[in-house]
Amino acid sequence: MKNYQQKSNAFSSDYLNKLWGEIHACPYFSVNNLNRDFVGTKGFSVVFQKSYIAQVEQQFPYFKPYLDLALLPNCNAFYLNPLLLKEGSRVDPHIDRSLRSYCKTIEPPLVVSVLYVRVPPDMQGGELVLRSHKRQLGQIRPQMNTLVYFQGDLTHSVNAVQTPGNRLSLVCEQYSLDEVELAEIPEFTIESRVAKSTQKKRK
Ligand SMILES: O=C(O)CCC(=O)C(=O)O
Ligand SMILES: [Fe+2]
Repeated sequence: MKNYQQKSNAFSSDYLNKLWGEIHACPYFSVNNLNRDFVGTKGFSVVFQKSYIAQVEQQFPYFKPYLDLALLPNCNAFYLNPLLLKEGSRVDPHIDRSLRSYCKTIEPPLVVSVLYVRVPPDMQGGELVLRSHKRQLGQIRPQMNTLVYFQGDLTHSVNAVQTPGNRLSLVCEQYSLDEVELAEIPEFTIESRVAKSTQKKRK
């Protein structure tokens, strides 16, 4: 893929509303456990291998339309995370490599897909900035219902949101791993600040 591409009107507005509601209702949705680059954000993460996608869709049926559309057929491991930014939230420059906690030698994802589920009207700030080395390749102003794909090895950041309201994206790091690397990745697991023991009690 050449740096990045965008697909507007990716889903129905009913589906975007459903995603918004289900993500907020999900007991795993909490202050982010992603690294320090994520300032003032909320979310949770679903890690899975391609062959376990049926289990993911069973536990999170509302992710299925997104997965059907956004996942690349040549990828075999995924890190899916809903990400909520509010006024003052930002994401500092980073390269997505969230599976590194499971396999130290892992290369960046092939592609990262981002669906903008909700964006404050007339949002100031909140742009996704893409860079390769020091060169800026693009600055994307999130549009609700746009699905962005970018090359997984790009350094990127999200400018601080300067408008009240919610900027909710659904991000998926998509990896094409060799067998040795894939064996290190969980088949299907959830990463959340909300302890799993608490989860079980709540159910
Ligand atoms: O929401 C976005 O525009 C991108 C977020 C991001 O970089 C990430 O979740 O790793
Ligand atoms: Fe990222």
